[in-house]
Amino acid sequence: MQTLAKEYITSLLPERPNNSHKATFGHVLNIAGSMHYRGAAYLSSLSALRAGAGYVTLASSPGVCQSVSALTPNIVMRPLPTRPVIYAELSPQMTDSVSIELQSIDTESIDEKAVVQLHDLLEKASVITVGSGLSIGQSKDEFNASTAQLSAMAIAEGNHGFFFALLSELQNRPQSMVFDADALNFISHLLHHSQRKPQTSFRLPKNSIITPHPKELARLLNIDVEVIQADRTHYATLAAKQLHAIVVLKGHNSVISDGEYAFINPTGNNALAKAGSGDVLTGIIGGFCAQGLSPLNAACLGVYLHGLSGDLAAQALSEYSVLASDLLEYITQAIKQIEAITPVN
Ligand SMILES: NC(=O)C1=CN([C@@H]2O[C@H](COP(=O)(O)OP(=O)(O)OC[C@H]3O[C@@H](n4cnc5c(N)ncnc54)[C@H](O)[C@@H]3O)[C@@H](O)[C@H]2O)[C@@H](O)CC1
Ligand SMILES: Nc1ncnc2c1ncn2[C@@H]1O[C@H](COP(=O)(O)OP(=O)(O)O)[C@@H](O)[C@H]1O
Repeated sequence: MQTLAKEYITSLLPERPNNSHKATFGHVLNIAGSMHYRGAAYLSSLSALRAGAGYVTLASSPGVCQSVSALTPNIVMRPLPTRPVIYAELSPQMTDSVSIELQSIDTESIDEKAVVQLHDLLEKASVITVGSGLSIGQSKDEFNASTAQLSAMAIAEGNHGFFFALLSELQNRPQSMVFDADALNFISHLLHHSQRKPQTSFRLPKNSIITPHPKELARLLNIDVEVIQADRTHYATLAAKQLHAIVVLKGHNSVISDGEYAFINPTGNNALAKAGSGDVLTGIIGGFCAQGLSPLNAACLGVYLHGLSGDLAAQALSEYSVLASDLLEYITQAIKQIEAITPVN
């Protein structure tokens, strides 16, 4: 177990050759956001650009893409088809009969067939980040409903079907991938509750990074969050071994493990305990993967800089007042501070 030192972190910063163009610094495909979590798509996409990626495409529902493009011109949009939900409403008619009224509503759940429309982007992306705010709802597995209960079912299913199709599509791809938030909850469901697939055959793509907070890791390992918190290094390492991925166990002194080594992050403070700061971390790590860092190096550099951004933001704004969106500005300051340090050889 080793604490990340700033001289080591400096040595990880990707080079920025003058003879370069946007493709030199990589393309992040960010699959994120849903009806209620538009901010997560904004934060994760913009932070990848702030970390130095040359190009970010956000793939999400048309509503999310529209909201994010209204806030920033910097992100390229790939709106995906949604699945209109037909639901049945029971209405008593006359005295002794019941009629079923069919209604269609748009919950902005992405159609599972949308994966086909992502093929070109999946081919050309340098890194794929998945899950920030991509609400999963519940799985159809959990329901045993009659036709009359379809209403609740259809809405609750969220992006489950899309996730399932996406994960199969990602399985054999060589790029680095970052799985966060609801992508992790979906994987936990597949591992421990789903009837769709036996848990033994499940494997993450080979260059995966997962960024669980303790509760998400508890869901992934199917153990209590208190158990994880009592020995964070052990459980981050165990998860990395079991899932064959780089694990970032978030929280005060985040732990990064590849299953063999574990690194402890010294930066960050309670200002980061605010909704959306994890989405910023996903984007930063994705941005460094796009610039060619290995998943382990991108995770170490990303976690350190994310924490340092929080420290610099708290100095300026107080630990109380920092917003996740403020971090976007302080990523810049954090990079400048790290650049000024002489790296270890
Ligand atoms: N502006 C936005 O659009 C935001 C979207 N977000 C997205 O919202 C989705 C759901 O996030 P939620 O925050 O609702 O759900 P979470 O699964 O993150 O949290 C649910 C509950 O888990 C527990 N928990 C969380 N972190 C913990 C920790 N470190 N230790 C112990 N227990 C912990 C808490 O009881 C919490 O209420 C994610 O996809 C996420 O990306 C959030 O990032 C918040 C901001
Ligand atoms: N008290 C704290 N000290 C240091 N870092 C923290 C603290 N609380 C949260 N963080 C960091 O903030 C981020 C929170 O991520 P997460 O729990 O996924 O939030 P969200 O889902 O709202 O974006 C993580 O990177 C975590 O390490």
